[in-house]
Amino acid sequence: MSQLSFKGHTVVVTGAGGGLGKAYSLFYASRGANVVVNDVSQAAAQTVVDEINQAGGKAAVNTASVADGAAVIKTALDVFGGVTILINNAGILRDKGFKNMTDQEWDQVQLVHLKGSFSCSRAAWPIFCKQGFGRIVNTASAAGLYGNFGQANYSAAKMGLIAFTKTLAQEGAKYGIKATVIAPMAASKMTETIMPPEMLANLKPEFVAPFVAAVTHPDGPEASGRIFEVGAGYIAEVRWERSKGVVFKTDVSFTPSAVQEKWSDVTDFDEGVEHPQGLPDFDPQAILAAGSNLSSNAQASPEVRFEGKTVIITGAGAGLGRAYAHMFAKLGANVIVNDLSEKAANAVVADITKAGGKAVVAICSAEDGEGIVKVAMDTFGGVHALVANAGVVRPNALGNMTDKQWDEVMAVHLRAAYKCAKAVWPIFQKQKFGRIITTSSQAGVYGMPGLANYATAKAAIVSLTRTLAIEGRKYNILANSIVPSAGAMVGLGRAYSNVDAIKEEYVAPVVGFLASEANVDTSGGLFQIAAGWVAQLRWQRTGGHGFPVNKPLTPEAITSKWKDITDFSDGRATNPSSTQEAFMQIAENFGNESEDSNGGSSSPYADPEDSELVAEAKKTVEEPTEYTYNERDVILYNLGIGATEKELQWTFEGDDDFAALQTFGVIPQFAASAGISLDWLPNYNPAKLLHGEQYLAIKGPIPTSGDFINEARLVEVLDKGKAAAVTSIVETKDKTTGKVVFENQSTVFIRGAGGLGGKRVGKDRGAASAANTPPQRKPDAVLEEKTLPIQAALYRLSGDYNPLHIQPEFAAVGGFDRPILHGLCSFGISGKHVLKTFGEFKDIKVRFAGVVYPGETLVTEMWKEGGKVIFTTKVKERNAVVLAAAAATLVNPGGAKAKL
Ligand SMILES: CCCCCCC[C@@H](O)CC(=O)SCCNC(=O)CCNC(=O)[C@H](O)C(C)(C)COP(=O)(O)OP(=O)(O)OC[C@H]1O[C@@H](n2cnc3c(N)ncnc32)[C@H](O)[C@@H]1OP(=O)(O)O
Repeated sequence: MSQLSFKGHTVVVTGAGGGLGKAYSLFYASRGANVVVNDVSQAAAQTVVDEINQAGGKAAVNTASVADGAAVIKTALDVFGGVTILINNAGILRDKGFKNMTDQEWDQVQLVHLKGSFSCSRAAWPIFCKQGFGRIVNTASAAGLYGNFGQANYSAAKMGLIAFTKTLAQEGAKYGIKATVIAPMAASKMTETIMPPEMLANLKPEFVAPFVAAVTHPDGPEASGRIFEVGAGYIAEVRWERSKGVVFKTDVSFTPSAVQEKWSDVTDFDEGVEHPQGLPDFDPQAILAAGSNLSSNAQASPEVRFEGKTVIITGAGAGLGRAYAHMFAKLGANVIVNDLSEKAANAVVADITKAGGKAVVAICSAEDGEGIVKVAMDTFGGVHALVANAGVVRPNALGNMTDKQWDEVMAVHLRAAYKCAKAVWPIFQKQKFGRIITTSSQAGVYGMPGLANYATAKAAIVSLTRTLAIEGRKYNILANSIVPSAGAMVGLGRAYSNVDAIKEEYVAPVVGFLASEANVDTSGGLFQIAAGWVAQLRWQRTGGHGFPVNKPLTPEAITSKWKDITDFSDGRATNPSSTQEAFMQIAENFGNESEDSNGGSSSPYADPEDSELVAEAKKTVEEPTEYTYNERDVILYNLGIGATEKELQWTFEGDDDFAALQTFGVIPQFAASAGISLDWLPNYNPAKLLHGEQYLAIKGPIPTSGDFINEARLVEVLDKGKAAAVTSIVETKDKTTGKVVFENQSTVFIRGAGGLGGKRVGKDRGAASAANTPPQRKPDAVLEEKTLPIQAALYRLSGDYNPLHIQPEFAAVGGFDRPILHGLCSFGISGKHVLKTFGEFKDIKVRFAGVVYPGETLVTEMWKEGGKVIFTTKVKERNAVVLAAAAATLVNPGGAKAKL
């Protein structure tokens, strides 16, 4: 594929003063984007902007806090007049064991990662909607996916961003907005404190930036709403995997003991798995019906009971919380009924007491973890289980969501779960026993339009819980999250036709088991529960692709390996369950120097004289690409090289002799040849690239429409001192017959990219590299043709959209005072002159010796030498040679008009 350009795009990168953000900024700028470099450090941001400006790019500093997204986006609008891409990258670490984590450390991390990503996205959103295009990349982390010791705050925030992204992807789909979330592993200020230097050396941010570029480009691979792990040249996609689970009969025998009895089946992923993508993801009616056909549930023995145990339930005045309270009390527990509503909580306690149970209210916000625990300690002298259930819903479309709506939902769901867990933690640690159950949601798993705040909080809770499970294990503190479906859950029941099937009572027994002593080792799990059905969710990761670490990674290489990156069905997928496990596969790519980006290890054009860099680059085998064309494309090409309305055989599809001019043979392969990445060249600048030489062999008749396949490879890279000359070969085959129709060899001359080492003079490639010298006599024939000022604008429509030929600013960067004509256009015009004079040829080769400006007159001087026509093309107005060392081999040397 051709190189992805970001010309005309404005990219806002937060936290761009160093690490990943800096790498993103530099990369986007190198591909033509305007970049807003946001960082709270003015000095760091300015350094990045200076670096971009010095390289000829465009960038502006912004030092606003990401929590004030409007101020961040404003710079893009003020300086560049818009924004098309937002990379939410800013982040901080406040690592601490959960026991010692301060509220400030918790809040600061949530503010920067969650509120920051929300605020910046919301500010960009209306602009994206209006223009019908927008890309957002949010930054999660392996710690977010799997939880991580000492990072309860960070893990929670990072996991929150996964559901946030999924929500944006769903809300944005109808506006052309796409959102992707990455879990990058890269050396940065954040990681340098936690990883040894030799490890960091493998984790260059430059291995992440091309991925972000690929998925944000309008022509990039489809990645919206999807999760990717990216680091050290390794890239893989991650998705949810769900066990088949167990269906229980929802009668009185559906108890925590019944759940215990079947628990090993719930967590069994060997009996078939599913990969739910979104709502509705199950049929409650069918589950209920299946359960009703079962005989009563078998009970584990001894029965799961809670005598002497105190259970805190937040938000227990109604719905799920109330159902839990009743169940726990019935099974002998002391219950703390927390709710903001005194009336509701009192009613629950009254009912429990009336039934002979023990319960007491704790009327306060669920955020007052200490207050709730105090009630438990004062009343019952202890606490053994926490069910964090309190929640509110504040729905709104992202663009309209207020800070208040965001903050309230974060506070009641996420901060409250943190605060309650924090309050019970020292007690649990001391008594070496504790059970924590937190409440996630399908919104947290899939994201949910109109509920960005809720989905984010519900996902964040999962990873907070996973980290608690990791840190708590040695104290026998087990922590799990549930994804309950219950009718009373505002806003969620609507996804299902019959809310009666998803009663709160059908969730409670699972919570009971998880909170009990009978649960001896289930921790860090995520369980989906509805209508008497319980299943476990875990991550599944593709085998992914490991790119070589000894050469720069490009978006084009990533796109070419998209299938490997995203294929869950090729037998290589795994189920990492911890940050360490996830990291191991990434670490396996450390030192991957032998494999090329396509898995091959040798090139048919390998040359012992090649420098290491070139040898490595040559190993790349580009994916075959297709080219389909029709008569219209043929006419457009013929017009592009000067065919006229009088030459009907070239411009009217109804003409009996309608045909493509022979040099059309360079068109089907153009994208394949121009798409070979040159990013690995030192000092590569696309604006400094000129077409140097072209060889075309025509090996079969040229149809006026067709389906072709191109296979492209790098042949030769020469160090010309100040410049590099890079030659590629492309074989173009007829898709149906598999026969080679064209062979092209193209040399590009990249000024300023020399000094890369290796050879200066290339190998003899026969006619493709021949330095054809005209004989010392007057030409046998001369044809003259004035190009049109519009020539380049017309020719580009055949597929070479290089701005060098149309955009004055780009041409200026290339060193020209106005756009120049495509080399292949002059090539086509001279080829036409040869054809008109001597008939068809089977091959043609030229060197582009000087530039042509659209509107200039081309004079082709031709000498017939045996079966060859040697020719030189000059610009009449400047008497400058523009095509030199040129020749065509005639099909029929004896006479004109020969046919292949
Ligand atoms: C199908 C796939 C297509 C790929 C994408 C193409 C994208 C297109 O959109 C791009 C274009 O169409 S650009 C327009 C067409 N090209 C031009 O106009 C270039 C014209 N040529 C020049 O300006 C100079 O010859 C110039 C600048 C090329 C060289 O000039 P100098 O630097 O003065 O070179 P010089 O000192 O004479 O020689 C240095 C060494 O380089 C070799 N060399 C010279 N011209 C070459 C050329 N055109 N191609 C390849 N090699 C070339 C010389 O042999 C010399 O080598 P050495 O020192 O080893 O002997």
